[in-house]
Amino acid sequence: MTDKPLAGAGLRGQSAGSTALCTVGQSGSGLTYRGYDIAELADKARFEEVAYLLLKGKLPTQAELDAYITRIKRLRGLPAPLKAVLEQIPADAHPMDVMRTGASMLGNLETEEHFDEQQDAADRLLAVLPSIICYWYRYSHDGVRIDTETDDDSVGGHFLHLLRDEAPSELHAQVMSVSLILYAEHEFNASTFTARVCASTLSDMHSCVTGAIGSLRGPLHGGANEAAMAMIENWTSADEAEREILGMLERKEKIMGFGHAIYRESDPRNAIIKKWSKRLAEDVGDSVLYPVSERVEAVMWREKKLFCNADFFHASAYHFMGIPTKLFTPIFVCSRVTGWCAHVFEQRDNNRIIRPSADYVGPDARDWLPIEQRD
Ligand SMILES: CC(=O)SCCNC(=O)CCNC(=O)[C@H](O)C(C)(C)COP(=O)(O)OP(=O)(O)OC[C@H]1O[C@@H](n2cnc3c(N)ncnc32)[C@H](O)[C@@H]1OP(=O)(O)O
Ligand SMILES: O=C([O-])CC(=O)C(=O)O
Repeated sequence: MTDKPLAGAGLRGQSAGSTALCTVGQSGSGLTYRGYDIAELADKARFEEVAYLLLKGKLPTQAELDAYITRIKRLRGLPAPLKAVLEQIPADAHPMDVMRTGASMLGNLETEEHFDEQQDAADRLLAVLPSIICYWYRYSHDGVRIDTETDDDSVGGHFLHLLRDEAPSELHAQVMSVSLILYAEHEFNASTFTARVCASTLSDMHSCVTGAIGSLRGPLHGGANEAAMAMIENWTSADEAEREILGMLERKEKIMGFGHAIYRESDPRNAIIKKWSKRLAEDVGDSVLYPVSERVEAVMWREKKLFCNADFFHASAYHFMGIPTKLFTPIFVCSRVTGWCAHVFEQRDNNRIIRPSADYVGPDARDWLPIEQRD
């Protein structure tokens, strides 16, 4: 990787505000949520605890966690007009567009009228986003109208249950929980910044989240997990992967799932999801995709000093769990909604409209030309 200074284009290296939610690229392993190291959270917490930490400001007691899980479970149902909208969306739509439309439609039906409803709006979104994507997916792909009110205690288990019509194995539920923890929050990334800009106009929660979904969709951000899968699934051996990657680098193509705007040496989430991807590879008896992924990682470091970000080994991990590639980025939404909403709360707590300046590079002042004199 080139040693570009962190300044200039893309607002890189410029502070755009303050946050008490997360540090990226600082102490410990390089990522903390409200002071807790990501490695410890991924190892010891369940996703619902992390959601509580982000949204309510502290780790829950057992009683608080139990009550929170019960609350989330009760909020999984879809209103009939939202189901009717989801049923209109074709099977070949991009699932991130479905998420965006789902969040937006919910805002029409359950509008956040006052900011004192913000915690309720966030809890509802956290509970219902997996229902939205799975209801659409199962209706458009399998022709079934699923009941989205499962009894699963976890958000990840609920998602897998809706997708497959059966409760997931303990291993899959655990990997989903870890994955959702890793994706939950990441300071002023593009989608969170989108949410904060929207919040700074004193807009409603659903508008902030709808905008954030649009930003997460792109392949330079959340869409990279799907793009990485689309790349590695083409290769049948580690040697083939190496040849292809070298060709892509030669042609100056971007390798999705590598590099980061803030981290310089490594993304602390990678080692964690990589470990789970390996475990899943053993579980399914894979002898291709995991070795291919490992080789790509080695070649990228050897050739470019570029490292895997959070997205790269998520691709193989999700694939080993049988999750369709096009649902990878929507899972990211189901997690990051916690970070987005927590940032909206923080923005509202100490708000000033976000309105930077621009360096003008257009023409100097000039005379108006009547329409008949223009070429
Ligand atoms: C959860 C997440 O959202 S993590 C990010 C997911 N996105 C991806 O995986 C997409 C692939 N990666 C990228 O496009 C970039 O690394 C980004 C968008 C993540 C960060 O972009 P930047 O901050 O502009 O990257 P950075 O300044 O470190 O780039 C340095 C150089 O490395 C190159 N580079 C960076 N990432 C890659 C990559 N994945 N493949 C090939 N070259 C790369 C850049 O082209 C740049 O070269 P240049 O100076 O000749 O233009
Ligand atoms: O921080 C970023 O720019 C992107 C990222 O890793 C994330 O949002 O998780």
